[in-house]
Amino acid sequence: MIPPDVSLLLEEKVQIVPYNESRLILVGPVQLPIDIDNKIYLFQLYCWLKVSEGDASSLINKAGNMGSVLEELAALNLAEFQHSSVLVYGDFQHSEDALVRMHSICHTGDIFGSMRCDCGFQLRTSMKMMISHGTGALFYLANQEGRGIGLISKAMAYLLQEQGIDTVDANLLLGYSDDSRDYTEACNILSYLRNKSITLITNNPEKVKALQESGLKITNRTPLWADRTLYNEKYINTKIKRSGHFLDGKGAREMRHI
Ligand SMILES: Nc1nc2c(ncn2[C@@H]2O[C@H](COP(=O)(O)OP(=O)(O)OP(=O)(O)O)[C@@H](O)[C@H]2O)c(=O)[nH]1
Repeated sequence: MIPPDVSLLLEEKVQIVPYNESRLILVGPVQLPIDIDNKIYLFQLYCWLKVSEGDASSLINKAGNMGSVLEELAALNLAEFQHSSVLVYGDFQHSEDALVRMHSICHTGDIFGSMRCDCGFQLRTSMKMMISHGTGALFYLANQEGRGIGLISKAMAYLLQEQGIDTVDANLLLGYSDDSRDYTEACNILSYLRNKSITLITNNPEKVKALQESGLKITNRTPLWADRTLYNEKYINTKIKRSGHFLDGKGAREMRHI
């Protein structure tokens, strides 16, 4: 039994957001002091979890009673679920213009700092851009490893790439599509945090399209290219030549009207 004062303490910071037949349990804001270039900046973390009828039917049907929600969550093996998050900086809800990055998880680049891709650079740089801009939100999408194919499959795709096959063909040869990411969950959370339009940080036209189809209001886009290195050159060239990434602003960060 969860003590009532614990339920009370969490009541305002645990939201249940309707999402089709499921629910998104949204927890936050949690204060995170983050060291960026030897200076500490305060970000606010929200994380969420999709819970379906099969996982916790009473949670779905009896939303509202925090004590029973917490008990049901404790009974689930939550570490086995995919948890995504969003890191918010500044007055994200009210500011006229806010930067948003929808960042797909990259175990190799974000965590281990692999230079085979530009993901780690984009993750860190987008946080700095939000600080300079005054506000923004960095979504970290946990079910989008390898553009939606998962880590094991991305590792196999990497093995094919070591034999000279490019990123797109490696996915296709393994029986996957090149990009199977879905942004609707993240867009739901975004509209919960802010309903004004945003400036999206991306070089990827398909991402802009997919997000607009998911209901996101995007006014501007700002590019974010890493420098080419010996290790990422082929990956970046493939993005431009085969995936149609915008070439504009390479190296620069000016905004583009959508
Ligand atoms: N399948 C596959 N996925 C990769 C590879 N390298 C990085 N990724 C994944 O690609 C995703 C990042 O997507 P990208 O297509 O590089 O970039 P994008 O997010 O679509 O475009 P930007 O918004 O401009 O960064 C992350 O989920 C990475 O795990 C690779 O070689 N093969």
